[in-house]
Amino acid sequence: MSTAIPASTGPVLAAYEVDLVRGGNYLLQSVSLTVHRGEHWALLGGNGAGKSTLLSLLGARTHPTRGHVEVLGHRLGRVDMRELRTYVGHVDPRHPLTTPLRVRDVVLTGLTNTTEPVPRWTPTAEQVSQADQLIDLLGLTSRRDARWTILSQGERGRALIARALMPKPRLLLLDEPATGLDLAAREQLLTSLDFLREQNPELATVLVTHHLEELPESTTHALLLREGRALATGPVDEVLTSDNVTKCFDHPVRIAREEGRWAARAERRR
Ligand SMILES: Nc1ncnc2c1ncn2[C@@H]1O[C@H](COP(=O)(O)OP(=O)(O)OP(=O)(O)O)[C@@H](O)[C@H]1O
Repeated sequence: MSTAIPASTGPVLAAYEVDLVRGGNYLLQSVSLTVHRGEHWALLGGNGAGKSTLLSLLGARTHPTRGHVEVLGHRLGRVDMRELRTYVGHVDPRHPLTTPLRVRDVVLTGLTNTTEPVPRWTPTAEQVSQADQLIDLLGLTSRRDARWTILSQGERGRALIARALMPKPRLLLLDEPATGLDLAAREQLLTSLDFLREQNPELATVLVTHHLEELPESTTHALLLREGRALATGPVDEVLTSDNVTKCFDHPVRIAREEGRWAARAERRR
C-alpha cells in the first residue's frame, strides 16, 4: 500500500462508473465524475438521491462496490484510507463536539483530525498563527476566544470550515453547510466560501445541498443525482437548467440566475 503524500498533478477526484450496493439496493449506479484543481462542484438532488453516499466515497470513507474512485490521485483499495483522509477537508455539520472548547482550539483540532484536543499535543506558534489567519478569513475574528457551546449554528459552520482547512487540503468537501442557518448567517457563509476560493485558486471543493439558493456564486460545476444516478454532470450553467432540475426533483420548477446566484421556484400548474 502506498503511504506517499498526495502530490498528483492530475484530477483531484475521479470516479469511474461507480456502483454502490447495500442490502441488494443500488445507492449509486454508474456514477462518473472528474474534479480538477480550482473547480467548485455542487452536488444536488432530492432526499435519498445518494448525495451523502457519493460524498463519503469522495472523502475516502467508503469503497465502491464496482467501478473505481481516485482521491488526490490515489485509488481507493490501493491506499491507506485513513492516511488519505487526513489530506481531505471534510466539513460535517454533525460535528460531535460537546465540550466548551474555544474557537481557536476547535480550529486547531483540524491538525490532529480529532474532535477534542489530543492530550499533551501542543501546536507550534506557526500553527496558532495559521489558525488565527483562517479564523480571520472566515470572519470569526471577534469570536476567536468564544466557546463552542455558545456559538450560533452559523459561527459553528464557519469554525468547522476553518478547522477543515488547517492541514491545507487540496480538496474540501462540504455536506449541506447552510442547513439550519438564518438568512444573514447563510449569506455570510456563502460570502466566506467565495472569498476562500478566491484566496486559494488551487483548492477544489464539492458542496452538497438540496437548495439552489445555497450555492455560492463561485460554483463552477454541478452534478444532479436522482435515485442514485447522475442525471446531468458538467459546467454549472449547462447543468442547472429548468428542465434538468425539474427532472431531478420530479417537480416542475423554473430556474433563474441573477447576479451570479441561483433561485428555483415551482412552475404554476395551469
Ligand atoms: N448503509 C446503508 N444501507 C442501506 N441503505 C442505505 C445505507 N446508507 C444509505 N442508504 C440509503 O441510500 C439512499 C441514499 O442515501 P443518502 O444519505 O446518500 O441520500 P442523500 O441524497 O444524502 O439524502 P438526504 O438529502 O435526505 O440527506 C437512501 O435511500 C438511504 O436510505
